[in-house]
Amino acid sequence: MNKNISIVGVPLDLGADRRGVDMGPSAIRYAGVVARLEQLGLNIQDRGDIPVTRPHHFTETENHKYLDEVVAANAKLAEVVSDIMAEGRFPLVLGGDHCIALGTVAGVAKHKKNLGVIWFDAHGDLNTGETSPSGNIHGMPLAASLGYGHDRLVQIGGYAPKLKPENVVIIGARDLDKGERELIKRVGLKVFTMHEIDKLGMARVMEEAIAHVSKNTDGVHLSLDLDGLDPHDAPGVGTPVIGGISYREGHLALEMLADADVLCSAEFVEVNPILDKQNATARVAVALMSSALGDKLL
Ligand SMILES: NC(=[NH2+])NCCC[C@H](N)C(=O)O
Ligand SMILES: [Mn+2]
Ligand SMILES: [Mn+2]
Repeated sequence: MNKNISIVGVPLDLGADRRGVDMGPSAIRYAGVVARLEQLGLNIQDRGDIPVTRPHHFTETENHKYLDEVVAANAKLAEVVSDIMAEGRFPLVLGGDHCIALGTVAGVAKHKKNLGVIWFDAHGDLNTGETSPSGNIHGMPLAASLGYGHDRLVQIGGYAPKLKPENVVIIGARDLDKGERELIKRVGLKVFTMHEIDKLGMARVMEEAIAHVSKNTDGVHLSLDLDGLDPHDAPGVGTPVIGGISYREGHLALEMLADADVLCSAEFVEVNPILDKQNATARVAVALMSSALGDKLL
Protein backbone atom coordinates (compact mmCIF):
# COMPACT_ATOMS: atom_id res chain seq x y z
CA MET A 1 0.00 0.00 0.00
CA ASN A 2 1.08 3.60 -0.69
CA LYS A 3 2.20 5.01 2.67
CA ASN A 4 2.51 8.60 1.43
CA ILE A 5 -0.81 10.35 1.93
CA SER A 6 -1.68 13.92 0.95
CA ILE A 7 -4.73 15.45 2.61
CA VAL A 8 -6.74 18.16 0.83
CA GLY A 9 -9.79 19.88 2.30
CA VAL A 10 -12.64 21.26 0.19
CA PRO A 11 -14.73 23.70 2.26
CA LEU A 12 -17.66 23.66 -0.14
CA ASP A 13 -21.36 23.34 0.64
CA LEU A 14 -22.83 24.93 -2.48
CA GLY A 15 -23.56 21.54 -4.04
CA ALA A 16 -25.84 20.92 -1.08
CA ASP A 17 -27.55 24.32 -1.19
CA ARG A 18 -25.33 25.96 1.49
CA ARG A 19 -25.99 24.00 4.60
CA GLY A 20 -22.83 24.13 6.69
CA VAL A 21 -21.02 21.13 5.25
CA ASP A 22 -18.31 23.60 4.16
CA MET A 23 -17.02 23.28 7.73
CA GLY A 24 -16.45 19.54 7.28
CA PRO A 25 -12.69 19.71 6.64
CA SER A 26 -12.25 21.77 9.78
CA ALA A 27 -14.29 19.34 11.88
CA ILE A 28 -12.34 16.35 10.52
CA ARG A 29 -9.01 18.00 11.28
CA TYR A 30 -10.31 18.90 14.75
CA ALA A 31 -11.15 15.20 15.23
CA GLY A 32 -7.44 14.49 14.84
CA VAL A 33 -7.09 13.02 11.40
CA VAL A 34 -3.38 13.78 10.97
CA ALA A 35 -2.27 12.36 14.33
CA ARG A 36 -4.46 9.27 13.94
CA LEU A 37 -3.05 8.42 10.52
CA GLU A 38 0.53 9.16 11.60
CA GLN A 39 0.06 6.56 14.33
CA LEU A 40 -0.39 4.00 11.56
CA GLY A 41 3.12 4.77 10.37
CA LEU A 42 1.90 6.70 7.34
CA ASN A 43 3.66 9.77 5.97
CA ILE A 44 1.00 12.49 6.11
CA GLN A 45 1.21 15.79 4.26
CA ASP A 46 -1.66 18.24 4.83
CA ARG A 47 -1.90 20.48 1.78
CA GLY A 48 -4.58 22.69 3.31
CA ASP A 49 -7.84 23.65 1.63
CA ILE A 50 -8.90 24.37 -1.95
CA PRO A 51 -10.02 28.02 -2.28
CA VAL A 52 -13.79 28.25 -2.68
CA THR A 53 -15.51 31.36 -4.02
CA ARG A 54 -18.45 32.59 -1.95
CA PRO A 55 -21.28 33.72 -4.21
CA HIS A 56 -22.86 37.13 -3.69
CA HIS A 57 -26.31 35.71 -4.23
CA PHE A 58 -28.18 32.55 -5.12
CA THR A 59 -27.83 31.37 -8.71
CA GLU A 60 -29.38 28.52 -10.62
CA THR A 61 -28.53 27.35 -14.15
CA GLU A 62 -30.85 24.82 -15.79
CA ASN A 63 -31.69 23.18 -12.43
CA HIS A 64 -28.08 23.33 -11.16
CA LYS A 65 -27.65 25.53 -8.07
CA TYR A 66 -24.38 27.50 -7.93
CA LEU A 67 -23.07 25.87 -11.10
CA ASP A 68 -20.25 28.41 -11.65
CA GLU A 69 -18.84 28.10 -8.13
CA VAL A 70 -19.13 24.30 -8.12
CA VAL A 71 -17.33 24.05 -11.46
CA ALA A 72 -14.57 26.49 -10.41
CA ALA A 73 -13.83 24.72 -7.10
CA ASN A 74 -13.84 21.28 -8.71
CA ALA A 75 -11.58 22.35 -11.58
CA LYS A 76 -9.09 23.52 -8.97
CA LEU A 77 -9.48 20.32 -6.94
CA ALA A 78 -8.92 18.20 -10.05
CA GLU A 79 -5.57 19.96 -10.62
CA VAL A 80 -4.40 19.51 -7.04
CA VAL A 81 -5.46 15.85 -6.93
CA SER A 82 -3.77 15.19 -10.27
CA ASP A 83 -0.55 16.79 -8.93
CA ILE A 84 -0.68 14.54 -5.85
CA MET A 85 -1.11 11.46 -8.07
CA ALA A 86 1.77 12.62 -10.28
CA GLU A 87 3.98 12.80 -7.19
CA GLY A 88 3.14 9.17 -6.49
CA ARG A 89 1.19 10.03 -3.35
CA PHE A 90 -2.30 8.95 -2.22
CA PRO A 91 -4.88 11.78 -2.26
CA LEU A 92 -7.20 11.81 0.77
CA VAL A 93 -9.86 14.46 0.14
CA LEU A 94 -12.00 15.87 2.96
CA GLY A 95 -15.42 17.30 2.11
CA GLY A 96 -17.37 19.37 1.73
CA ASP A 97 -20.50 18.10 0.05
CA HIS A 98 -20.37 15.17 -2.35
CA CYS A 99 -20.14 17.35 -5.47
CA ILE A 100 -16.39 17.42 -4.76
CA ALA A 101 -16.21 13.89 -6.17
CA LEU A 102 -16.38 15.65 -9.55
CA GLY A 103 -12.93 17.13 -8.96
CA THR A 104 -11.41 14.22 -7.07
CA VAL A 105 -12.40 11.65 -9.68
CA ALA A 106 -11.28 13.98 -12.49
CA GLY A 107 -7.84 14.30 -10.87
CA VAL A 108 -7.43 10.59 -10.11
CA ALA A 109 -8.81 9.18 -13.38
CA LYS A 110 -6.34 11.31 -15.34
CA HIS A 111 -3.72 8.85 -14.07
CA LYS A 112 -5.84 5.68 -14.23
CA LYS A 113 -7.27 4.59 -17.56
CA ASN A 114 -9.55 2.08 -15.85
CA LEU A 115 -10.36 3.48 -12.45
CA GLY A 116 -12.55 1.36 -10.18
CA VAL A 117 -14.86 3.20 -7.77
CA ILE A 118 -16.59 2.19 -4.56
CA TRP A 119 -19.37 4.68 -3.94
CA PHE A 120 -20.49 4.26 -0.34
CA ASP A 121 -23.74 6.22 0.01
CA ALA A 122 -27.43 6.19 0.97
CA HIS A 123 -27.99 7.86 -2.41
CA GLY A 124 -26.97 7.16 -5.99
CA ASP A 125 -25.80 10.68 -6.82
CA LEU A 126 -26.84 9.72 -10.33
CA ASN A 127 -29.13 12.64 -11.13
CA THR A 128 -28.74 15.05 -14.01
CA GLY A 129 -30.27 18.50 -14.36
CA GLU A 130 -33.22 16.82 -16.06
CA THR A 131 -33.92 14.29 -13.30
CA SER A 132 -32.83 16.09 -10.10
CA PRO A 133 -35.68 16.82 -7.69
CA SER A 134 -33.58 19.45 -5.88
CA GLY A 135 -31.15 21.07 -8.32
CA ASN A 136 -28.42 20.26 -5.79
CA ILE A 137 -25.25 19.22 -7.58
CA HIS A 138 -24.18 16.87 -4.77
CA GLY A 139 -26.88 14.56 -6.13
CA MET A 140 -25.17 14.45 -9.57
CA PRO A 141 -21.42 13.67 -9.33
CA LEU A 142 -21.50 9.95 -10.14
CA ALA A 143 -23.69 10.54 -13.20
CA ALA A 144 -21.36 13.30 -14.43
CA SER A 145 -18.24 11.17 -13.86
CA LEU A 146 -19.85 8.47 -16.01
CA GLY A 147 -20.49 11.08 -18.71
CA TYR A 148 -24.15 11.96 -18.04
CA GLY A 149 -25.43 15.44 -17.28
CA HIS A 150 -24.49 19.06 -17.84
CA ASP A 151 -21.49 19.44 -20.12
CA ARG A 152 -19.68 21.72 -17.67
CA LEU A 153 -19.86 19.02 -14.96
CA VAL A 154 -19.06 16.17 -17.35
CA GLN A 155 -16.01 18.05 -18.71
CA ILE A 156 -14.36 19.00 -15.40
CA GLY A 157 -10.62 18.36 -15.80
CA GLY A 158 -10.98 18.74 -19.57
CA TYR A 159 -11.90 15.17 -20.53
CA ALA A 160 -14.83 12.75 -20.33
CA PRO A 161 -15.99 10.27 -19.30
CA LYS A 162 -13.86 9.50 -16.25
CA LEU A 163 -15.42 6.17 -15.40
CA LYS A 164 -16.78 3.08 -17.10
CA PRO A 165 -20.02 1.79 -15.57
CA GLU A 166 -18.67 -1.77 -15.24
CA ASN A 167 -15.90 -0.48 -12.92
CA VAL A 168 -18.24 1.13 -10.37
CA VAL A 169 -20.20 -0.22 -7.41
CA ILE A 170 -22.58 1.62 -5.10
CA ILE A 171 -22.89 0.28 -1.54
CA GLY A 172 -25.59 1.25 0.97
CA ALA A 173 -28.20 2.76 -1.35
CA ARG A 174 -31.68 3.23 0.09
CA ASP A 175 -32.94 6.50 -1.40
CA LEU A 176 -32.90 6.54 -5.20
CA ASP A 177 -34.86 8.94 -7.39
CA LYS A 178 -36.81 7.74 -10.41
CA GLY A 179 -34.28 9.01 -12.95
CA GLU A 180 -31.46 7.42 -10.97
CA ARG A 181 -33.13 4.00 -11.05
CA GLU A 182 -33.56 4.36 -14.79
CA LEU A 183 -29.89 5.24 -15.30
CA ILE A 184 -28.79 2.28 -13.12
CA LYS A 185 -30.81 -0.07 -15.33
CA ARG A 186 -29.81 1.59 -18.59
CA VAL A 187 -26.05 1.42 -17.98
CA GLY A 188 -26.11 -1.77 -15.88
CA LEU A 189 -24.54 -0.33 -12.72
CA LYS A 190 -23.77 -2.73 -9.88
CA VAL A 191 -25.63 -1.58 -6.76
CA PHE A 192 -25.59 -3.24 -3.35
CA THR A 193 -28.62 -1.69 -1.69
CA MET A 194 -29.43 -2.17 1.99
CA HIS A 195 -31.52 -5.12 0.81
CA GLU A 196 -28.39 -6.99 -0.35
CA ILE A 197 -26.44 -5.94 2.76
CA ASP A 198 -29.20 -7.29 5.02
CA LYS A 199 -29.64 -10.46 3.01
CA LEU A 200 -26.02 -11.40 2.25
CA GLY A 201 -24.22 -9.64 5.10
CA MET A 202 -21.55 -6.99 4.70
CA ALA A 203 -18.68 -9.51 4.42
CA ARG A 204 -20.15 -11.19 1.36
CA VAL A 205 -21.16 -7.84 -0.19
CA MET A 206 -17.60 -6.55 0.17
CA GLU A 207 -16.09 -9.73 -1.29
CA GLU A 208 -18.28 -9.27 -4.35
CA ALA A 209 -17.78 -5.50 -4.51
CA ILE A 210 -13.99 -5.76 -4.28
CA ALA A 211 -13.89 -8.48 -6.94
CA HIS A 212 -16.08 -6.31 -9.17
CA VAL A 213 -14.03 -3.11 -8.92
CA SER A 214 -10.66 -4.91 -9.07
CA LYS A 215 -11.44 -6.71 -12.30
CA ASN A 216 -9.79 -4.98 -15.30
CA THR A 217 -8.96 -1.84 -13.29
CA ASP A 218 -5.65 -0.15 -12.46
CA GLY A 219 -6.64 1.33 -9.09
CA VAL A 220 -9.73 1.87 -6.94
CA HIS A 221 -11.09 5.14 -5.57
CA LEU A 222 -13.24 5.13 -2.42
CA SER A 223 -15.90 7.86 -2.36
CA LEU A 224 -17.49 7.65 1.09
CA ASP A 225 -20.55 9.73 1.90
CA LEU A 226 -21.09 9.66 5.67
CA ASP A 227 -24.85 9.43 5.06
CA GLY A 228 -24.21 5.86 3.88
CA LEU A 229 -23.98 5.07 7.58
CA ASP A 230 -27.08 4.98 9.72
CA PRO A 231 -27.94 8.44 11.10
CA HIS A 232 -27.76 6.93 14.58
CA ASP A 233 -24.00 6.50 14.12
CA ALA A 234 -23.41 9.49 11.83
CA PRO A 235 -25.98 12.18 12.69
CA GLY A 236 -24.07 15.13 11.24
CA VAL A 237 -25.15 14.89 7.61
CA GLY A 238 -27.47 17.09 5.54
CA THR A 239 -29.53 14.34 3.90
CA PRO A 240 -29.89 11.54 6.49
CA VAL A 241 -31.82 8.38 5.58
CA ILE A 242 -32.78 5.87 8.26
CA GLY A 243 -31.98 2.18 7.91
CA GLY A 244 -28.31 2.54 7.00
CA ILE A 245 -24.97 0.78 7.46
CA SER A 246 -23.91 0.39 11.07
CA TYR A 247 -20.63 1.67 12.48
CA ARG A 248 -19.46 -1.95 12.80
CA GLU A 249 -20.42 -2.88 9.24
CA GLY A 250 -18.67 0.27 8.02
CA HIS A 251 -15.44 -0.74 9.73
CA LEU A 252 -15.67 -4.30 8.43
CA ALA A 253 -16.18 -3.00 4.89
CA LEU A 254 -13.17 -0.70 5.03
CA GLU A 255 -10.93 -3.25 6.78
CA MET A 256 -11.70 -5.71 3.99
CA LEU A 257 -10.94 -3.01 1.45
CA ALA A 258 -7.60 -2.29 3.15
CA ASP A 259 -6.76 -6.02 3.14
CA ALA A 260 -7.48 -6.18 -0.58
CA ASP A 261 -4.84 -3.45 -1.05
CA VAL A 262 -6.46 -1.91 -4.12
CA LEU A 263 -7.09 1.71 -3.09
CA CYS A 264 -5.25 4.54 -4.85
CA SER A 265 -7.30 7.45 -3.46
CA ALA A 266 -10.20 8.25 -1.14
CA GLU A 267 -12.60 11.00 -0.14
CA PHE A 268 -14.83 11.36 2.90
CA VAL A 269 -17.71 13.76 2.38
CA GLU A 270 -20.89 15.30 3.80
CA VAL A 271 -19.66 15.77 7.39
CA ASN A 272 -21.74 18.69 8.66
CA PRO A 273 -20.65 19.96 12.08
CA ILE A 274 -23.70 22.27 12.35
CA LEU A 275 -26.01 19.27 12.35
CA ASP A 276 -23.64 17.03 14.33
CA LYS A 277 -23.60 15.97 17.96
CA GLN A 278 -20.28 17.03 19.51
CA ASN A 279 -18.33 16.23 16.34
CA ALA A 280 -19.33 12.55 16.48
CA THR A 281 -19.63 12.26 12.70
CA ALA A 282 -16.20 13.76 12.07
CA ARG A 283 -14.78 11.30 14.61
CA VAL A 284 -16.51 8.42 12.81
CA ALA A 285 -15.04 9.69 9.53
CA VAL A 286 -11.53 9.64 11.01
CA ALA A 287 -12.01 6.15 12.45
CA LEU A 288 -13.24 4.85 9.09
CA MET A 289 -10.32 6.50 7.24
CA SER A 290 -7.99 4.77 9.62
CA SER A 291 -9.53 1.36 8.84
CA ALA A 292 -9.43 2.05 5.10
CA LEU A 293 -5.72 2.87 5.43
CA GLY A 294 -4.78 -0.27 7.29
CA ASP A 295 -5.61 0.13 10.99
CA LYS A 296 -6.16 -3.21 12.75
CA LEU A 297 -7.71 -4.08 16.10
CA LEU A 298 -4.92 -6.53 16.86
N1 LIG B 1 -24.45 13.48 -1.75
C1 LIG B 1 -25.69 13.50 -1.26
N2 LIG B 1 -25.90 13.55 0.03
N3 LIG B 1 -26.69 13.50 -2.14
C2 LIG B 1 -28.07 13.59 -1.78
C3 LIG B 1 -28.92 13.64 -3.01
C4 LIG B 1 -30.38 13.67 -2.66
C5 LIG B 1 -31.30 13.62 -3.87
N4 LIG B 1 -31.16 12.39 -4.57
C6 LIG B 1 -31.02 14.82 -4.78
O1 LIG B 1 -30.65 14.65 -5.92
O2 LIG B 1 -31.17 15.93 -4.39
MN1 LIG C 1 -25.69 10.61 0.28
MN1 LIG D 1 -23.47 11.25 -1.85
